[in-house]
Amino acid sequence: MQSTPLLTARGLTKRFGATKALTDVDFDIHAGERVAIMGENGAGKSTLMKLIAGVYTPDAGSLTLGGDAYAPATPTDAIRAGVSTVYQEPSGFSHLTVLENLFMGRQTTRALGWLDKKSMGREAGELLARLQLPTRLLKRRMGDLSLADQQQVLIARAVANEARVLILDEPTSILTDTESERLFQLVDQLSAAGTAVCYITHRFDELERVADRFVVLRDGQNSGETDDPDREGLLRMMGSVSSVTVGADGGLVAAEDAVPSAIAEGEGGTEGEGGVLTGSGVADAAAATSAPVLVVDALSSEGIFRDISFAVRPGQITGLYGLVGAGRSELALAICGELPIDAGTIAFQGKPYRPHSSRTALEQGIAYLPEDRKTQGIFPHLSVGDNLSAAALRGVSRAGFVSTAGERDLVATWMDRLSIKAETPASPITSLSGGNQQKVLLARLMATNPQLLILDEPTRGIDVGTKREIHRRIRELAATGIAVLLISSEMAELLELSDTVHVLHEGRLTWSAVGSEITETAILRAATGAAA
Ligand SMILES: Nc1ncnc2c1ncn2[C@@H]1O[C@H](COP(=O)(O)OP(=O)(O)OP(=O)(O)O)[C@@H](O)[C@H]1O
Repeated sequence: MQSTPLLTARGLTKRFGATKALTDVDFDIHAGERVAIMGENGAGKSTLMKLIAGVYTPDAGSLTLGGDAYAPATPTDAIRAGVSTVYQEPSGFSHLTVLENLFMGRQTTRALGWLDKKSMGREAGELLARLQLPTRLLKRRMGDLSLADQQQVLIARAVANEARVLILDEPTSILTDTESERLFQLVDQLSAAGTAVCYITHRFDELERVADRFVVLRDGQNSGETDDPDREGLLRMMGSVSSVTVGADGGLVAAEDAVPSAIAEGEGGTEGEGGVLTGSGVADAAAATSAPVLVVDALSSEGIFRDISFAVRPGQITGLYGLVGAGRSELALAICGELPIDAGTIAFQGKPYRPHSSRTALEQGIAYLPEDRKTQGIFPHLSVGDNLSAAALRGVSRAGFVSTAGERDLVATWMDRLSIKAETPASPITSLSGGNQQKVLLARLMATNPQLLILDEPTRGIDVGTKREIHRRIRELAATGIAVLLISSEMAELLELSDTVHVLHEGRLTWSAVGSEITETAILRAATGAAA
């Protein structure tokens, strides 16, 4: 590695009110280097990256880029200097086309102030082809694309902006393994061409693939760095060893119980060959044959999915898998009334059910965690406590009056259970780190005691320690008789938790399996259309 770093940070400090988000942090990255930024939820990873990306200005400390002082006052300054960021929640211009998004910011920097449509189209087409993205995306409105597609367009935009430093904030958390591999190849391509890639991740399974060096933050400070992706060492630096440890097969397991509790307690989970682990109780014949909570029959939504039929039973975790664009999130949206249904029927608890909105679905007992928490999930103007208790208030109120003591208990219990890191329950939800906001949303839904819990990427953005805890809670809820519909891009999570798995391919349900028939190979074959 060459001796002069492309970007340096020295003594960066950033406070938000009383919260010390970062204290005296140093960071270097060289041209062509790939560095993973690691740490528990709230450790300061995003704050560090946002200082580099011009979103925040430091209270103390300084940056250099290419040997010169670098002090971006805005994200546009950073982009112009060659620092581009793709955030966890893609943030393009949703009302504009992909083509317009790709050229955003560049039009104004060109001498003539505009680019002709034809050359824009040609250039954008070449760019997408190079990144193996379909050029038909160009004319589509950004807001109509899935989050994963939006994210790839934003990476393409960074490439178009000739980024010298590319910051990727958990880019694979909404991608399946196949799509992640495409992204990794793209990252390899960019770093080989000299781009420095800062990569925030919670996923230990991709560390070797994405980074040459690992920089760990803990409580807003440098906690260490290494070029050895040794899991135990990294967990120790992160301060996560009390909650997670490395199992005999190299995978991560909960520290206090290497065997998941549902299995240890004989609730029916089995660990099979090839890492197949089913969770909540497939061997529980009663649960497997009891009347379904939800029956989806020949459901279609024009141009998105067609003729989908399946059932979700109480006490069971039903997994849904599919590649980006297969229709898995859209199916969940349709069940909650957030996407129009053109044909087919839904029955809920044995009765015909016509969904209107996720709010009315919740009143009827269907709790839904959306994939896109920023636009569909949190109430940005409310506190952590109010966000958490918003849906469950009926459970802690008497004759219509909210019991504040009950609410306080509920909030305290769930903040503790999911290790939600917030100054106080009265702190604004927007002051929490991304992972902690996700935990609040999950806690809100889990606290409602629904009949059916629909979870779209429940552990997205959540650190390894809390992830185990969330898996345990999902299993526990299923064990109490709640039906769970789980959408996950993470194969290990899907295999670990699901009693039944359905796979969607291009809007069709192409494959279903139960218990030991659920294998990674079979799921991937079905998801790529090989088993259709
Ligand atoms: N805008 C803000 N206002 C107040 N506090 C903030 C703000 N942004 C971050 N913080 C606080 O700063 C600390 C670091 O947050 P940051 O988002 O950098 O963590 P992170 O490591 O990126 O976490 P995650 O893995 O959950 O994304 C947290 O305690 C968070 O609550």
